[in-house]
Amino acid sequence: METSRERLARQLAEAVAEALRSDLAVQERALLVVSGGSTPVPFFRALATLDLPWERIDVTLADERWVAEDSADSNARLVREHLLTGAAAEANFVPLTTDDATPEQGVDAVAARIDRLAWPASMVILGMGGDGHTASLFPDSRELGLALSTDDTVVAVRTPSQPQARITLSAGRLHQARRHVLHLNGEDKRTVLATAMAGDDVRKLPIRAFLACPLAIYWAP
Ligand SMILES: O=C1O[C@H](COP(=O)(O)O)[C@@H](O)[C@H](O)[C@H]1O
Repeated sequence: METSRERLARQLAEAVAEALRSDLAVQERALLVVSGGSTPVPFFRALATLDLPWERIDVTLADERWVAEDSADSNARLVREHLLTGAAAEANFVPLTTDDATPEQGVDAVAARIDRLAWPASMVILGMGGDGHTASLFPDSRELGLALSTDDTVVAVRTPSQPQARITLSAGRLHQARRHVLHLNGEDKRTVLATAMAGDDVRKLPIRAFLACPLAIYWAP
């Protein structure tokens, strides 16, 4: 039997497919920005089964750990394994890492590659951590202020609470979408989201930077 999380993932996949079809009726290419972590896996699997002109769709990530693509921590690996399968393998996936040793060294090349995509994105799908971070906008990141305010496309991020350096699309770039979704599971995250909605300090709970997008919330217990 389908679980509530699987049902939510399927409903989100259908909404994403509808948005992509709608945009592709009036433009040649469409861009989908997805998040990593554990939450999106059933969504990726559901979306991959849907009938779409995948060869006209670009997919990139909201953020990435600065690790090799074969690392278990790689969001790109997650996308390749669970979304870019079957007909969906025809999509053009644009990763957020380079062969450079650090994200600071690779940031300009990644920005150039992301800037070439079909902005505004059809949809940005955000996740959220228990600390209220979204993408790699972490409350304890020393680059949080920059990532929230810059006109740059991507930002290299160092975060004491995280083992790896990261790269993230800036809040400004993530705002450039026709539709925004927050996909999350569990009571703990619902409580964090309720706290975020009740206040306004973005530095404490960075998800607050997107609450007024408007943001469609897909939540399951
Ligand atoms: O570090 C990350 O975490 C968040 C949430 O991940 P989850 O495992 O709790 O679903 C994710 O949105 C972000 O892209 C990822 O890099």
